[in-house]
Amino acid sequence: MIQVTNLTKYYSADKASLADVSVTFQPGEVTAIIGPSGAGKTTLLRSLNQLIRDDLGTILFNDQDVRQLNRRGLKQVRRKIGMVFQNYNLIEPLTAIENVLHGRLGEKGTLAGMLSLYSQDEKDQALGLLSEVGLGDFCYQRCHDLSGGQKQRVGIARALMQAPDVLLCDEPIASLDPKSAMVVMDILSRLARTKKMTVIVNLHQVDVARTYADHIVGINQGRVAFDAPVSALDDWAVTQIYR
Ligand SMILES: Nc1ncnc2c1ncn2[C@@H]1O[C@H](COP(=O)(O)OP(=O)(O)OP(=O)(O)O)[C@@H](O)[C@H]1O
Repeated sequence: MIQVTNLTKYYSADKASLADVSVTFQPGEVTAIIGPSGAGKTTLLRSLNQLIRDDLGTILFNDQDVRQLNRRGLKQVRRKIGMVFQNYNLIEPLTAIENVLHGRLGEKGTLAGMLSLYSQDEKDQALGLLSEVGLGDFCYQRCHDLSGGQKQRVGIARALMQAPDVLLCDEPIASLDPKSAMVVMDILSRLARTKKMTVIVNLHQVDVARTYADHIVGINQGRVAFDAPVSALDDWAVTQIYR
């Protein structure tokens, strides 16, 4: 669970990009963060693992306020919070399995990391994760030869390699065709249900949020405009979020 209280972020003194945001993200659920462009969705998502810092408020994760952690504490917390990016952030000339193994880099010593030394167990785990996201036949394919949807699934497998409790997904389907987007959202929803992960997804498509999310957080001009189970997201609520 991640419990955010009064999170406020100023990029410039005259405008809060997040203003007093209080919201709780539960394990076993997909939470979709929706709202107009510039509302503060990415700022909220990236504050959770402190990729965006200098904010105010508290972000409780495993009974610790991640905002108060020193470098070492933050590194440990980030191992438990995986990220999935809109543009995949893969090393395209490398194979799918090499990219997935990179998810382990944070746990390695500098030398083992530099030499990309991985144990047989780690390789088996990476192969298992690629099968889990439906890419069992593509493990040794270079990523620049994969489709967008396949690349995003490699990105998810890489995030899973660090055995996270939380997955932060920053517009994971924005670059995908509708069919690939559904495959990716199905995987994210399955991970929340079967692994009891806390899955948080920034989305632009309300219909996708309605189909796949359990919980919706609507942000408008840095403020929470909606925070409820998906069943409460009626047309009026959508109008309020996007007004
Ligand atoms: N590095 C930055 N420096 C200054 N202002 C920023 C910075 N990043 C974001 N902002 C501003 O903060 C506000 C929230 O931006 P953010 O990217 O979080 O919105 P968003 O809802 O994710 O938008 P989008 O849906 O377009 O990605 C916007 O007004 C944006 O211009």
